[in-house]
Amino acid sequence: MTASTSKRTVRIATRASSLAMWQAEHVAGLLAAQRPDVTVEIVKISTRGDRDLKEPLHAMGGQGVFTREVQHAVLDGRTDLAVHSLKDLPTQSAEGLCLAGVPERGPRFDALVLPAGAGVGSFEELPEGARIGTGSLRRRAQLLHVRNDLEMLEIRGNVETRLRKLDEGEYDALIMAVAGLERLGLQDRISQVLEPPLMLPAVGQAALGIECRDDDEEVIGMLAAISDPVARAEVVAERACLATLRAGCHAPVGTLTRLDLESRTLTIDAVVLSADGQQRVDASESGSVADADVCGRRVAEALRENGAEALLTPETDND
Ligand SMILES: NCc1[nH]cc(CCC(=O)O)c1CC(=O)O
Repeated sequence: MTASTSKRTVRIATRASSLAMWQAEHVAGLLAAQRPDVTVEIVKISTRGDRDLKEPLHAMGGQGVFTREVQHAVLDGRTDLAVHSLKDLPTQSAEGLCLAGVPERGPRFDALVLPAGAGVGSFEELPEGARIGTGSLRRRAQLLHVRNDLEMLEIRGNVETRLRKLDEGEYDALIMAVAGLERLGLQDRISQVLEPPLMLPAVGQAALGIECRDDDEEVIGMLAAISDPVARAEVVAERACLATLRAGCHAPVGTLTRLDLESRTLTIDAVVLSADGQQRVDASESGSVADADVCGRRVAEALRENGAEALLTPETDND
């Protein structure tokens, strides 16, 4: 027999930023290792969030500004799957697509980043009134909760652009995801990792979400094979919490999920704040890993019972 069968090609849709490209190439590598019989190609897609760099993200209708056009490239058949930062992916799934892949998750906390040459410094040492660059309502509210002297300033652009603006003196510090910095080889820019209870990560932070057409059994199988059950259970719980809280409303929300593999118990801590950080409501729930979604919904209900209702104003946000 001659090996004349042509290799199947799987096309990956992604944004073109260097972080998105790292993530798409990472997934391409996972797929290639799993399926040596498949050729993987990456197709770059421009999104509204990449093109419009003036508007604050939370004013842009919030949800889906980095994901919608990438999803369309799967729906119209130009590509077979889309790789997203899961925290940018709306909890309401797009018609015709399914979230079939969640690979192993990266480090999920946020970091304090200081201007180049500022030396080592910590959040506690920031001077009175320090200018912090972050458009994320979640990061702003959690910092303001403990330091209401800080000046929160909008910042847009990809990771490299943000660091340049910081180094040019526009800000005294940035808050950025550890995972994004590490993926770009910029871990030496991390001055301090901000951990709970000061800073709870975004829902899905440091996880990748891979979508494909919901009737594409072959690709669904490939994505199942590169998924991590721990990461999947965590993000199912976190996204169930967010979806239950929101139903059209948006407020700063943070979550932290841990999984005890021995007892197969999942614990989710969640926090909701007012935009100015003055009010903060938290809750925690545990349950079986098999019922991750139930656990997520329960923690959302517990937040409401603890008084989060009043904070869930109809605004939009991003992370
Ligand atoms: N909001 C943009 C975004 N989307 C995903 C990441 C980094 C990777 C992740 O947190 O999943 C970032 C950069 C950042 O928040 O600093």
